[in-house]
Amino acid sequence: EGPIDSKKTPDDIPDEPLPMLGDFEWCEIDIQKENELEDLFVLLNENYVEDKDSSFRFNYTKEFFNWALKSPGWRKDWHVGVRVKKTNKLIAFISAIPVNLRVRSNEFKSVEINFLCIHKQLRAKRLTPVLIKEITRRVNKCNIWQALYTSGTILPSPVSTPRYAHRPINWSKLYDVGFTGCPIDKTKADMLAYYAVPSVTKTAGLRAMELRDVDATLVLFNKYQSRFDMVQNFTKEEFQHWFLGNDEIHKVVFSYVVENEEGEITDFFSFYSLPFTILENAIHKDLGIGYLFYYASNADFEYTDRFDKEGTTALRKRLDSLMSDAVVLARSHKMDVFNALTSQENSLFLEDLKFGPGDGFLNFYLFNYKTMPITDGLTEDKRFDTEKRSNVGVVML
Ligand SMILES: Cc1c(C(=O)c2nccn2C)oc2cccc(OCCCNCc3cccnc3)c12
Repeated sequence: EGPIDSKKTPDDIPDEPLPMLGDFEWCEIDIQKENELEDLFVLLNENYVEDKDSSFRFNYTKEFFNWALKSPGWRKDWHVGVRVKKTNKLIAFISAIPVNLRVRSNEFKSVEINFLCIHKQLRAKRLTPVLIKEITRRVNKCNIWQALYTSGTILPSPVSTPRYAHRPINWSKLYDVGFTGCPIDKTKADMLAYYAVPSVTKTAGLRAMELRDVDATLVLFNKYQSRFDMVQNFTKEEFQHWFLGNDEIHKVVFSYVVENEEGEITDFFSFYSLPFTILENAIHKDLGIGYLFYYASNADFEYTDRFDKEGTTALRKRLDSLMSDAVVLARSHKMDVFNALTSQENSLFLEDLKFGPGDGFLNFYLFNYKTMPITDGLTEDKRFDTEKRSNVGVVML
C-alpha cells in the first residue's frame, strides 16, 4: 500500500525534454492564446477517443478545455504538444493538472493525466510512451510522483473498473443515430412513453448553486466523500472552479443545491456537458450528453454504518429524487442522453431511474501507487450492485 518506485528528488530528474523523432518537436499549448486553443480543439475533434464502432467521437469544446485545463494550480508547461517542424501542425497532446488525492487513509499530491491524443496518421510510431515519459518528467520536476488516469483500454492492473450507464432523454434521436435499439416486443411509442422525462423538477428547495453556497456545500461534500476509498480533496478555490466554472455564456458544468426551510444545504449535485460528434448520419451531427459529476447528500448522515439498511433506504430515496431532477435539468439543457458510471453511490439509483448498462467500462489507474482494488459498484456478473455500491469517489472528465 503506497508508492512503488524508490524515493527521488527533482534534482535526480533530467532538465532536458526527452529526445523526439526527427521531423517533430516538443511544444507547450498556451490555451490562453486563441490560435493555440484552436489547434488543440481541432486535433482532438478529429483524432480523439471514438466508441468501438466509430459511430461517435468526443467533441470537447474550447470552453471545456478552459474549464478542464485551467483549474487552480494549472501550469502551461503541463499542456504538452508535439508539432511537425516544417509545418508547425499539432499532431499530439497530453496534459496534467494538480490534484490532492486520498486513497484509503493516505493523502498525497498527485496529478490527473488526460487528453492523451495522437493524430490518426501517426499511430504505431511509439509516440505514446514518449509523451507519457515526458509529462512524467515535467511533473517529477515539480516534486510530484503519483498520477491518476483513466482509459477505455485494458492496461496493467486497474484500481477499479466501473461500468458505463446511460439514461436516454431523447430516445428517438438515440434510435435514429443507432445508439439504442428497439426491443422486438416493444413499439417506438412504448419506448418514448417509457423514457418520457418530466419538464419540471420535483425536489423541494432545489435551485442552481451560487457563489454564496460554496462554503456550506464544501462542508457537506467533504463529510459525504469521507465514505469512499479514493477521492479528490478540493480546496475552496478548486471547489468553486469545478462547480461554478469560469464561463457564464457557454456553460460546461451545471451545479445545483437543495436548501431546506432552515436555510441549510442538505444536498448538491452537478453534471457536465460533453457532446459527441456523430460520424456517419445524414440528419444528426451532434449528440448532446450530460455526464453525472460530483454530488453529496446528508440523507444517511445520522447512520454511522454506511450500509445500514434504513440509512441506505433513506439515501436511495433521496438520490432517486435528486438524480431524477438531474435528468430533467439535463433535458432542459438540450442533452439527448445522461451518462453515469457505477462508481460513487450510483448503483443505488441507476436501475430505479431507468439507466441501462452500457457496453463500456472505464478503467481507473494510479501511477506509482500500489493499493488493493477498489469496488466498482458491480456484482460478479457486472450488474448494478445496490448492496456494496462503489468505493470510488473520484470522477474523471
Ligand atoms: C464515454 C462514455 C460513454 C459513451 O461512450 C457513449 N455515451 C453515449 C454514446 N456513447 C458511445 O458512455 C458513458 C457513460 C458513463 C461514463 C462515460 O465516460 C466517462 C468519462 C470518460 N472520459 C473520457 C474517456 C473515455 C474513454 C477513454 N478515454 C477518455 C461514458
